[in-house]
Amino acid sequence: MLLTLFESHTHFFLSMFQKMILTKIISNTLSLHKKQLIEWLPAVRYFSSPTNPLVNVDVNDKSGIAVVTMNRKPVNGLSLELFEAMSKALDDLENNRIRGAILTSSCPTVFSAGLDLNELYQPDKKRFKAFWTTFQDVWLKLYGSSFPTAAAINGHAPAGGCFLAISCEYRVMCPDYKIGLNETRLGIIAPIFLRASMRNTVSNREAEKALTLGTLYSTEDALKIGLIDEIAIYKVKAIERCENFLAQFNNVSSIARSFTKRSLRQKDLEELENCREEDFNIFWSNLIEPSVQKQIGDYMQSLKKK
Ligand SMILES: CC/C=C\C/C=C\C/C=C/C/C=C/C(=O)SCCNC(=O)CCNC(=O)[C@H](O)C(C)(C)COP(=O)(O)OP(=O)(O)OC[C@H]1O[C@@H](n2cnc3c(N)ncnc32)[C@H](O)[C@@H]1OP(=O)(O)O
Repeated sequence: MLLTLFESHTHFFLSMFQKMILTKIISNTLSLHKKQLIEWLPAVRYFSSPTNPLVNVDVNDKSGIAVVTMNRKPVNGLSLELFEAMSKALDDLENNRIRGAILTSSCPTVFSAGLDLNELYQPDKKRFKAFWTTFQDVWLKLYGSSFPTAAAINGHAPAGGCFLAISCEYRVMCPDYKIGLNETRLGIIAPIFLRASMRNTVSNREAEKALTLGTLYSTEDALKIGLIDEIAIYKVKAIERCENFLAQFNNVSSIARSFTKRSLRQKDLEELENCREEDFNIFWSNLIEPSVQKQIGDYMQSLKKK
């Protein structure tokens, strides 16, 4: 109660300087460790949007909500550079204590086409290692973020695209698109962290069916199995619905919310933290199998021939 009052009344007015002073006074008074106290303090609007052409971050000064837009034409293929830009953007959001983030895309009909197949086909080991490690980083930062997250899925979201959406806490999708984890259809085994996000979203039984069959769901079917939470007619509405979801947390203590989220996701995060190198090795050895390479190469050709 005290925390909620404190947050709502000071939310718009604190400057960074005031926040430092306040931190000092309250930590002295309550004998709290500074790190504990920082968690208490409300978000402060001193955020300047990082300029990276691949990821645009737009923070609404009034609501404190950031819209994070992936911008890699034509289909937001997740390349090393896009992952690096996302990883940096997530760090900036975390450091600036925003109130929530909405992930979306600037491509008119595609949220993200998943991993850039060029990263998977005839890969160079050094680059692939950097790519895979940054992919892991992005998941750890997005799935484990201290701020609440939502995805405004304004287009197709196969494979890695679906993975990004299910790493968020809420999903609103526009009609007539496809979403799902179709990795097995490409001969690819879903990595450990992707399985965790899926199990956290739909029932274990649906996750098993969806992952083993590699099903791509229509927007309507995705809603039926709980893969998405709402349907919105177009992107602006999807963002609005995500904002409404995030606004619900205005009346909840941010420390209670973020600790609860963390404790629910901790096991999944630790599972990857404890086996990052092994996770890479498993994928690398599978990826360079000639049969897997052939399947990926043929798939790339089929996409180009369309
Ligand atoms: C055994 C273990 C081995 C390895 C482990 C590796 C990974 C495991 C774990 C990770 C999980 C994630 C995996 C992935 O994400 S793999 C990628 C899977 N993605 C897809 O299957 C989607 C493919 N794309 C499509 O279905 C359509 O493009 C889409 C519906 C998204 C959009 O259709 P639209 O008609 O609007 O556009 P297109 O004309 O199809 O495409 C335009 C352009 O973009 C190229 N393209 C499309 N997708 C990709 C992609 N993922 N990567 C790179 N390039 C892509 C497409 O070829 C066209 O190019 P061009 O003809 O040159 O214009």
